[in-house]
Amino acid sequence: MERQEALRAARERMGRLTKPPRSLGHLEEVALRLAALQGRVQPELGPGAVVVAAADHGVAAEGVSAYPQEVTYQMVLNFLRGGAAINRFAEVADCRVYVLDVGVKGELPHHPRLLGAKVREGTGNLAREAAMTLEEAERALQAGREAARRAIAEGATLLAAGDMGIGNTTAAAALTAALLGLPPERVVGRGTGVGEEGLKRKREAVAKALARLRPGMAPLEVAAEVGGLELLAIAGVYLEGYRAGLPLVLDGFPVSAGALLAWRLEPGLKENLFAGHLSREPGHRPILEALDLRPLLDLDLALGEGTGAVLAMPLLRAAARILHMATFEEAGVSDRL
Ligand SMILES: Cc1cc2ncn([C@H]3O[C@H](COP(=O)(O)O)[C@@H](O)[C@H]3O)c2cc1C
Ligand SMILES: O=C(O)c1cccnc1
Repeated sequence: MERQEALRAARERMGRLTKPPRSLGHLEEVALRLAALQGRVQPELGPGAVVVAAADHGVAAEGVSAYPQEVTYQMVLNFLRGGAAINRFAEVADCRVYVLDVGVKGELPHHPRLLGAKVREGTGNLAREAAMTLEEAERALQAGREAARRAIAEGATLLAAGDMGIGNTTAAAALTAALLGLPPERVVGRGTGVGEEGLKRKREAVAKALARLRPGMAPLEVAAEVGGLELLAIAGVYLEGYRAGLPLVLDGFPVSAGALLAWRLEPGLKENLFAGHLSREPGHRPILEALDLRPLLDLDLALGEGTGAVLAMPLLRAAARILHMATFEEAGVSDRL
């Protein structure tokens, strides 16, 4: 069924379901969007997948994170062993976890769920130099696309990206500020929990990166300048998911910054996006506003890894089930007076 036709028919069915009008609130809008996306009045959602893209950041040398850089590598091992928050949440959300190395410092062991596509061992320090070359940016984007293709081939019907990279809330802030034309103060937050001094260093690092940008730069050139490699890969995951026509679930700040880039590269992609949650990071809200998205959850999360996206997957499935409810006529329930 064609999209507009499915949307019209789903709206009409929504009006006949055994519930007062609009009583399922925002979930009704989600249900209708899913119907339109799938071109069917009764949308079906099965297993999900999250591609957790990992890479290191040269800007970590500026003291912009509360944790040391090695945590990126160590957390990748934790993902592979199944001990991280994303693993625990994925278990209860019928979601597969794929880990994608696009730029982690150090050699990682072979593992069936680790997709190795290291472009370089961490970015350049965005406060002083370009994070990467345009060619490296393209390779990171491509790695994300390939990871998404694998997840879809293995049965994903709902797709999310996750992020891991110490220092990446600084890179995400620079990318968001550049793409939305916002000052550093609006988009820089505490990340893993830096203090006042750390916050100041983050703002300065972002301001220095922004000062190198020239008017008229293409979105991919901007992303190469400020990084990071996993943000490019995340953009690739969403671009490929869009190509396959899947519903795409956003996580928090770094993931949404990657999705913002994907949207700039492919404006139609907005139609497939669902905001899993609203992060505590201040830069997240302006991204969701620019994309005109309302978050499904607002739980004061500030972790990343794809956790907020995966938590929202059961809600998206529930929304799809709304259109499988009985109508007043089918159930023999009396309609509104
Ligand atoms: C143990 C641990 C697990 C994490 N999982 C995700 N992040 C999150 O925190 C990092 C970004 O914050 P910042 O810019 O302040 O470094 C990213 O790696 C992100 O995914 C973690 C951070 C830590 C410490
Ligand atoms: O919003 C997020 O996803 C987030 C916030 C802090 C650190 N890492 C990720």
